Amino acid sequence: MDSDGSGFIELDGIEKVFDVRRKAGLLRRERHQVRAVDGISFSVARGEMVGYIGPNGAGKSTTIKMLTGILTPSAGRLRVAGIDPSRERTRLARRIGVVFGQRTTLWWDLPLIDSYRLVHRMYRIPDKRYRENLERCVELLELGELLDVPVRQLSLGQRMRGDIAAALLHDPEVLYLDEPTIGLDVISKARVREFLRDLNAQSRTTVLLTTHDLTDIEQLCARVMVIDHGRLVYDGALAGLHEVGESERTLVVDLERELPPVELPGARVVKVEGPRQWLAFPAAASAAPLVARIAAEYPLMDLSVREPDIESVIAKMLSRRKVPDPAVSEEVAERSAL
Ligand SMILES: Nc1ncnc2c1ncn2[C@@H]1O[C@H](COP(=O)(O)OP(=O)(O)OP(=O)(O)O)[C@@H](O)[C@H]1O
Repeated sequence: MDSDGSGFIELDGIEKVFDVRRKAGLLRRERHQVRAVDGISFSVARGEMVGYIGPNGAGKSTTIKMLTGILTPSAGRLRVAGIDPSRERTRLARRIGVVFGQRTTLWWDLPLIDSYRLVHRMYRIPDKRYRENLERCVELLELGELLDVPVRQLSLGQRMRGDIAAALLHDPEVLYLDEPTIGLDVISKARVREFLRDLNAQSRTTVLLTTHDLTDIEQLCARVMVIDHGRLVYDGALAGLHEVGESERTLVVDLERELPPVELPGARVVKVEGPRQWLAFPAAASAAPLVARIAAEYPLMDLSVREPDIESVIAKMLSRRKVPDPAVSEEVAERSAL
């Protein structure tokens, strides 16, 4: 809860309807409405780090655009840090930061440092604060050698780190991240996640994260909200999402030689190829006991754990929700009522 007792980000019955014109013949166009967000209510406390996920076209970007004030809701009440975003967009801009993985907010032809100087002036950041924040970002995001490089010459991972720094120079209290690890290699992803984790822990920055990468959620967000067809269909822990969807992780086991399918309680062999076997087990369960038993009972060479992808977890959850799950509905209702 925020100092006034409400959430830091508050949505109450938010809707967004787009009027679109569609071709209906050679010259005729029909008016048609798209209900992109259909009555969403949730509350995020200051300092929370929340995953906001859903299938393509679910309404995630539309929600984020309303939270930043770019779009005005068609109905409902929305507050970020006590501010109505669409009415006071400029005032809110000083308190939020936005990073889009697919686009850059940096000036393409300028050296990285020049973008930061422009941000310094645009946001009228006091000089001392700007210098301190820049120094901290340069150190933690390892940008030192990149400051004089034109943005167009940066790799995707370097540019992403550059973008994150640009979004943080004015000390935002809320950070919206849209696919911050998309297209990055394993090391760059790990670096970005570590930075975000530290930022959230140390500065209590509230983070809303949209991603298609389940590992982002797993490593960063204690809470995840799932949106589908403009409605909030799940709000809770990632483990709960796995349970609702009965999703599975896969243990890929390399044995010393070809053997009959491994027999272990809590796991089932789904594929065998020579000495390699694939064992599925509930995603909400720990892999540790399985790993220990395989290592003790089988001639083991190597193993790895594969996470299910976010789309399949959501798809499974949605297919199981055709008959509404009272536990989920209750949880969503409880969260919304907070
Ligand atoms: N400006 C607009 N005019 C008309 N329809 C729109 C507009 N913006 C979004 N939509 C529609 O609203 C729905 C939700 O779109 P939105 O971009 O919010 O989804 P998303 O969850 O962010 O999807 P993705 O994961 O693909 O980015 C879609 O049907 C989309 O076509």
